[in-house]
Amino acid sequence: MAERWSPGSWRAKPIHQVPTYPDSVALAEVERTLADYPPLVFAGEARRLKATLAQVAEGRAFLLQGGDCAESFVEFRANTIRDTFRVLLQMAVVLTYGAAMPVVKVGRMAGQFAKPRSADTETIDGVTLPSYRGDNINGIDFTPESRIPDPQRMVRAYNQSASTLNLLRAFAQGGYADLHTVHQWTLDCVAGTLQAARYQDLCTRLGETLDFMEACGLTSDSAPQIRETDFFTSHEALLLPYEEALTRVDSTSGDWYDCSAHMLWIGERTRQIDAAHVEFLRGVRNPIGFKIGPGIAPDDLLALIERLDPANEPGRLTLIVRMGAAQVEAKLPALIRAVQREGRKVVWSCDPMHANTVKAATGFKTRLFDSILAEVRAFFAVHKSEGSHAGGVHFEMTGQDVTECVGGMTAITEARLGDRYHTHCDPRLNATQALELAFLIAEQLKDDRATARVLAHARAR
Ligand SMILES: O=C[C@H](O)[C@H](O)COP(=O)(O)O
Ligand SMILES: C=C(OP(=O)(O)O)C(=O)O
Ligand SMILES: [Mn+2]
Repeated sequence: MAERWSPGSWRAKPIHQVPTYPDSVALAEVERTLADYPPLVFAGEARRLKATLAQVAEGRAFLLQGGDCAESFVEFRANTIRDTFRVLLQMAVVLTYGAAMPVVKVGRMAGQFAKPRSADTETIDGVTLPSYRGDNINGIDFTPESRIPDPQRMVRAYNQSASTLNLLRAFAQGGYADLHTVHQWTLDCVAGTLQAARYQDLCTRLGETLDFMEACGLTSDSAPQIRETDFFTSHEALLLPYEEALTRVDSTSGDWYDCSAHMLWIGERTRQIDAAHVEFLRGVRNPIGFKIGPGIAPDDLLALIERLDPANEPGRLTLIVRMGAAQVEAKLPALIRAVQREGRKVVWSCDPMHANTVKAATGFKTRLFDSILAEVRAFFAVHKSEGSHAGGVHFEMTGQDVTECVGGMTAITEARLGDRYHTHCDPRLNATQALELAFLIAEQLKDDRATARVLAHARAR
């Protein structure tokens, strides 16, 4: 029989990648404060996302998940939120056209603060300090004071998440996302690029379709799908004192939900089956995910799936694959086969960022656009040959005109990385690079549709 779960049962398990707070009394006080604060999302919304992800698991929809590697306190501005939201909307339009299926939009936003790190310490010019672990834990400044974990940061992260969500809800449902305004979503930094021209061309076609639909009686007033959109939030459930404090019983179902975001995932470094993060997420009813790197064996994957989704509920689990462009073709087929053999209903999503990180000669942590694209292509190719649905993509990206990843049409070179390198942790795609990638994936999705049509035709004869 499964062990009893409670929001705090993770505390009895081994835990990785969480800070040791020097003042446990101050920590407990913050936990109590947060436990009294209102939930950031509602259980019903998390259930709606789960139902939509179930369609992805069944091959009838596509998942687009993206946003900052690490949100930060200093970059907290309405325009930053708006711009990331706008690029995600643009990418979703492009992908919807390519896939001819609904695109589920999930931001790495409104709560994506805590970071697992490869090393516990950082050394600069002979001085060694604890690593920066995200703005809800400690500060990025390289001073001993700033690197001390401060529980009050959780309260600030909660407040920033609440404001961010408030704005996202207004954008998604207040008319900003109306499909009649798609041509206005292009950001200044993208204007003039080939991506902008391609996007405008798509907007013209979409405009014609909307005119046709209007002539048939489907308008923004009669069809809310045209006027507004669903936009969900997600983050890595790393800082468990924070996640526990926001975990509440849903009064309609009696089930527990982590109300800090609609979807939560477990990172590659914290998915040990008997450890705290798996224990915590197994008990909340949100849609959840976990990352899979090249080191996971098929049996370990199945064991994790069983632990986190014993009921095999479609939409519950998203497997976020981050193998590195060179490893996908060797490692992914066996995992897909194991999942298929056991009849597990999961969403397969591709994170082409985290295993393609390299250090530039200038010292910047970066990613090559070509490696990112190569991993996405390999992911699609493997799914195609295994007869499985390549269900989604997971990007670190921003609407800002940063120079953090190398390559793409605007050819950001290694030498230019320092121009606008603003990330608090990992390098993000900028708006132009993100849109370019969306077009390339849309072509892939269109090809897959054409192949599926030919196969269906051949079978029918
Ligand atoms: O975002 C993910 C991790 O925190 C990150 O990839 C680890 O980066 P590091 O190797 O600089 O610690
Ligand atoms: C830490 C992250 O990824 P991973 O766990 O895959 O390394 C992340 O998504 O920022
Ligand atoms: Mn990251």
